[in-house]
Amino acid sequence: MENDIIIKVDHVSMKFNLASERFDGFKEYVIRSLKKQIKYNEFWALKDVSFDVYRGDSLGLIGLNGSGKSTMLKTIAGVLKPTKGTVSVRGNVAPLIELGAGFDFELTAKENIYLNGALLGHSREVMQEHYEDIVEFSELREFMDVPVKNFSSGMVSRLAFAIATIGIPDILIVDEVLSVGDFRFQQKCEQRIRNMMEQGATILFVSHSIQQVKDICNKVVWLEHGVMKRFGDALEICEEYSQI
Ligand SMILES: Nc1ncnc2c1ncn2[C@@H]1O[C@H](COP(=O)(O)OP(=O)(O)OP(=O)(O)O)[C@@H](O)[C@H]1O
Repeated sequence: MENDIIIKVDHVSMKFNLASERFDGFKEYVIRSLKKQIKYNEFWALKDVSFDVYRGDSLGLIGLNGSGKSTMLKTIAGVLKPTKGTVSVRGNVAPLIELGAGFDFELTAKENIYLNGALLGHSREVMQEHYEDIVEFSELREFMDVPVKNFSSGMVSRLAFAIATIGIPDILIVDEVLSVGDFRFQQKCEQRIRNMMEQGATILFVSHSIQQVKDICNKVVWLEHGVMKRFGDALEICEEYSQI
């Protein structure tokens, strides 16, 4: 892989099998599944997608609902393995995907900071170092001993964002998370992402706000029904996309 290339997406295709019938219950599903009697429709969410991301790039993924943006991000984050092709990634990835998915809602915010940190691969010492910053950034100081099940969805997102953005990762993956929280907190998150970019982090960004993509990204991948329609300069492609 060329030196400055930090992510190489090489002929990636992703197939999902969708059950094409309804079942009366879970038991029927299990029995028919074991007897291999279930018919599936193949669905290709990504079709032969290739592009390179250079260190320090901020790449936006745009496209209509269901075009494959999140699936693409998940293959890069290593959450999904492509059916065909390969994804090579250099460096550590901080995934801001489905914020709060790793929380145990019965535990307190404080306990979840350590739990979520561990899931992201950080030791207890590292989390202790960043604890104050997480509390400060999330603005949830008085709620640290409250079980997360009592949080509003905005509070959950704030805590999850603060945890996922400690330190400066090589690659930051941001999937629609800037649409959570209130307007003021969104601006704060955007500022934190910009700081990371200034420190050299590479950003992968999905948003339905084309203005946000124009503001943050220098390059864009435009997906249409899983096919890469365009790849290149962000402003040019966003202009073209806005005309459809
Ligand atoms: N685990 C899965 N099983 C089956 N189908 C899936 C799965 N994940 C995604 N899909 C399908 O793949 C297609 C692409 O989904 P994806 O979430 O990547 O699109 P998207 O561009 O991020 O959409 P949106 O803008 O609505 O968030 C959709 O048709 C979706 O239904």
